[in-house]
This record gives sequence, C-alpha cells and structure tokens, in this order.
Amino acid sequence: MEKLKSLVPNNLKQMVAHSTPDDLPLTSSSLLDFFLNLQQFHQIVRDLAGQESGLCAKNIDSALELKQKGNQYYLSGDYIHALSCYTKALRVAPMDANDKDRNLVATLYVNRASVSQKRDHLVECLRDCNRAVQICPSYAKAWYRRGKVNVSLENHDDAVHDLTIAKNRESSLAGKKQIESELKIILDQSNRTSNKVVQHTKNNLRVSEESVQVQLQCVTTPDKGRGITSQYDIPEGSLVHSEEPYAVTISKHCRETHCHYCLNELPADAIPCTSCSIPLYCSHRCRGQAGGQVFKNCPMERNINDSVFDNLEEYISQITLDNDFYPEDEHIFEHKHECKGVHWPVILPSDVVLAGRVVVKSVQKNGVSTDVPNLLGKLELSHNYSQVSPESKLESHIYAIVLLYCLQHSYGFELPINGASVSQVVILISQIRVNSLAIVRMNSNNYGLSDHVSSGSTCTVEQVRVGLAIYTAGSLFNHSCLPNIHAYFLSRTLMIRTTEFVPSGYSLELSYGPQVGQWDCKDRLKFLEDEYSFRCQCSGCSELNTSDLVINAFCCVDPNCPGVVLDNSLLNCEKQKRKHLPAVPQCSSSAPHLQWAP
Ligand SMILES: C[S@@+](CC[C@H](N)C(=O)[O-])C[C@H]1O[C@@H](n2cnc3c(N)ncnc32)[C@H](O)[C@@H]1O
Repeated sequence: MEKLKSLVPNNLKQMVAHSTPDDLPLTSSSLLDFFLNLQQFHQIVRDLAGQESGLCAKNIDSALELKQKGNQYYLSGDYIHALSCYTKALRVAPMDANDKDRNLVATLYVNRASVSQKRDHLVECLRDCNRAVQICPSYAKAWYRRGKVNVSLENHDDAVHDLTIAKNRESSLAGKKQIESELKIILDQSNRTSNKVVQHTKNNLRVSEESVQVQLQCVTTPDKGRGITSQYDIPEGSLVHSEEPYAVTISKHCRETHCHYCLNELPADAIPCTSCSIPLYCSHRCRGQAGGQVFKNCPMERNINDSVFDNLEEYISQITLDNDFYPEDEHIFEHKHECKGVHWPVILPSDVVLAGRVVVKSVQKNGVSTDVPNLLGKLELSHNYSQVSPESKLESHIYAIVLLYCLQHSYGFELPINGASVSQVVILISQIRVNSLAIVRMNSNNYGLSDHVSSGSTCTVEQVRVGLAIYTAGSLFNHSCLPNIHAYFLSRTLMIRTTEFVPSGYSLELSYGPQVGQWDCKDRLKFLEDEYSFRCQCSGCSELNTSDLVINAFCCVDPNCPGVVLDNSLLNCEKQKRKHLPAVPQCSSSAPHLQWAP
C-alpha cells in the first residue's frame, strides 16, 4: 500500500485527496489509468492474488513435516504440542494427498484423535474419528480408535460395531487377534451394563428462540440523519431487535483462536478449510456455511463376503450426520472468493476484506452483465466520504482498485473495472467505516496459581473484538452518550435490548463507545469525531448533566459560593452544550465557575 501510494504523482494525489462524492468517478478512473500503466501495480496484484505465488495454498511437504514433528511430540508425551502440530498439518494438507498409501488428512485426524484421547477429551476424539472414517471408510485404525473412545463414553453398541469393522479391515493377523480379544471383553461388559446414548452437541447457529415483540420505525431526525424510534412504550430489558449480518469478517488477531464463521472460540479439534490454509472452523457445519468444499470419499474397498459392510455406508452417514451442510437456496458462500491459496485476505485490512464480501454478495445476487454493476447491493447505508482526511481518501481509492483486481484474479468473474465501479467501492469502504459493528466477546483470564487459588488469584475480564460486520437494519440505530439500548452478540447474531423504559415515539439509541459518566464530554466528542466523523448531538452532549461535571469539577474555595470550579477546557466544552446552560455565577474567585442549580 505504502509502495503504491509513493508512486502516485503529486497532482493526482492532490486531485484524489480533495475529491467529493460527485468527483469520484473521475478521480477513480484517473488513478486507475495511472496504475494500469504501472508495472509495479500489476506485480503487486499478482503477488496478492496469484494462486501460483500464494503462500496460503495447501502444501504436502509442510504437512508431512508437521505430522512428523507431531509424532515426535506424541511419543515424548508432549500432547499439547503434538495437538498443535497435527492441527497445523491439517491446515496445509491437500485433501487428496496420500502418505504411505493412506489419505494423509484421514491419518492426521486419527493421530489427533489419539492425542485427544490421551488428554481425556473424548468428544473431540470421537469427532476426529468420524472425520477420518468419512474421508476413508476402510481405515481400520480410525474404526479402532472410534471403538475405543466409544468404550470410554460407555457407548457399547457403537463400540462393538466399530471394533467389528476395525477387525475386518485390519490386515495383520496379530492386529485382528488383539481387536478380537478387546471385543470379547466389551461384549462381556455390555451384557452387564446398560447402554448410554452419547448426546452430540449440535452446532446450531439459531442461538436464540426469543422473538422480537416490538414494532420499530425508521424516522428522519433533524440532526442525526435517519434513526429508529419505538411505536409503543417498551419495558426495560425487552428484546427490540435481532439480526443476522449482511456480511462479516473475522478480526486478524482472532484468526488462530476463533471460528472464522460463527466467531466462537475454537475447540481443540478445529478443522481447516479444504482448499486453502487460512480459515479454521469449529465444525463441518460452519465450514460448509462459509463455503468449504464437499468431501470426495475414497472408494469403499468392499469384501464380497463381508456382511458388516452391507450397511457401512448408512452407518457412516448416520454417525457423521452433523458433518453435512446443505445450504439454503439463498445462501451465499462468503469465503469462496478468498480461497485457493491467494493471500490478499490476510494482507488487506479487515474493512477492505469486508467490502470484498459485500461486493461478491451483490454480484452473486445480481450478476455483472452491465457496464456499471451494482456493487453496493441494496445496502442504502450512510457514508462520511466528504469528512474523511485527504490521506484516507487516497488510501480508499488505492484499496478499492487493488480489491477489485484481487477479486477478478482470484474469483474469476469478469467484473468491469472502471471509474464507476471503483468509485462504488470507495463509497462502500466509507460506508463500512461509518456503519460496521465490531462483534465482541468477553474473555476472562485467570492468572491465579492453581495451588493458591484463594490467596493469589486474579481474574480479569476483557472485551475482545472478534469480528467486523454489517447489519443492514442494525446500522440505523444512532449513537447516544446516554443510551437507552444495549447491543450484544450471540455467535454472529446481533441482539439489541432496552436498558430502561422507553416511551412510545422516543429514539432508541446505543452507545458506539463512550458514555456520560465514563469519559468527560470533550474526550467523548473528540473520540466520536476521530472515529466516526460526526459531532455528537445526543442529549448527553447537548445538555448539562451532573456526571460530566463531577469527573473534573471542584468545589469553590470560597465557602459561601455554591458554584463548582471547572478547568478551562471543560468549561468551554460545557459552554458549547446548547440547551439549559445556566449563566456563569458571579464570584470573587478567579477560576472559571459554573452555578449548579440547587
Ligand atoms: C451507523 S449510522 C446511524 C444511522 C444514520 N443516522 C443514517 O442515516 O443512516 C452513524 C451515522 O449517524 C449519524 N449519527 C449517529 N449518532 C449521532 C449523534 N449522536 N449525533 C450526530 N450524528 C449521529 C452520524 O452521521 C453517523 O456517522
């Protein structure tokens, strides 16, 4: 980015830096023409989007090396490092690669299942065994491991079934004999104990059954653009809005710790994308929804006389039921265009990657047959292009051009790239900066020494921004430093509740960050101007309120004066509050005063 910026000649820089929304088609096409004649630009796009040079492609050599390392850690009893190596190996292993005549990915799942079993993580172990047998149904070791974990889970019917398949698939006589004796013990045991059914936890993203009961309306306000009001009185704590994101992307610092689809924390048995080495998912369902590819199973090696295999296909489909995902008609795969080993999604900033997802979504819905494609979909979001800094205008022009070329290279659609399409993406980036919501999770860290929990432990709770998302209706809620609603997230779902009683016709407003009583007024105003490019017009910033004063005010030194003393910057800020500002009282003290109403 810095490289491209430095190559733009000064006159063009000035033209872009001082552009208005109306000039955008012209400034965009001028910059585009300049880049198209520049060798370095084409090289940068090839580096970012070329599949041959992509560092995020699958790589069998790295996978084998990591598997080897994992095996060494396993043998030395270092299960944490073994697990990490197997997961890294899974990330880079091509789905169709073989290692010693066995599918490498299936082998890695079985190895990781062994680690999970050693760590007593039985459900994770079972899930990895399921993944292995789904890829490679004739894999004796996978069935054996599955049988063993089902024994631990007291799931005797499945254990007997699995070990019987393992015995039939085992090639060595000694192996067959060992499994047979284990089977005998289990059969004896299962005659004595009753079966316990393992409850598989379904990864259901419809996290809340509670439905929104109130009717809201979008209105035009005098000083904040559009906003949301209630049509009826709403009690405190009511759910007023719930919405799935239009587009979402994971934060860069959460790529290794959170599922790239649902944004929940990754389990120990995270699974990778089947085509590239970037995303990790918590389940097949999330991977399917994000746009991974469907497995191509190895052909089943069937023994004609082997009656156990008659129902094997059906058995596998039963035990891996949760693994399959059949997208609804309207479903848009949000990771597909970032796949195939290209690495621009890792390099470009999150808001630009999010813009890419919006563009692909609208192109998938509407097609790109026209000269001026509709790249903004039906978003109708506000933007702040006129207010952004000259530097930022130039950056968003460059990002828009680079993004469109990366999409064209890696996604393969014939997108007309011209002044009109670039200017739409510039506006889109500006819309995302004004309207995107950071999806957050609360993380607690225990820094206690386990032996001395009661004496020396400390627990901190911190808010982690796990993703960035666009919610079409959710972005219509305005900001107030005295909010009456609160937004939170369940998985990717935005939920909004009232924090107090809201009378009919009142605006529903949430806090984009600071609130009255937490920061003083001038810091809040500055923050909102810097981050969101607007001068806050909320009641907290336009009316005098005690919380703002007590933060930095002192009693007057004159014991007969009931006024409070403010420092100059605070006084100026309070003076700017337009309504209800009382006159500054007369007092002999020279410090700036404000009379507080009794
Ligand atoms: C997420 S949008 C909210 C919906 C927006 N009002 C609209 O018409 O689309 C954020 C923008 O709304 C406006 N806004 C929100 N809260 C505001 C406030 N307290 N004071 C002034 N403008 C506000 C600003 O223009 C801000 O950039």
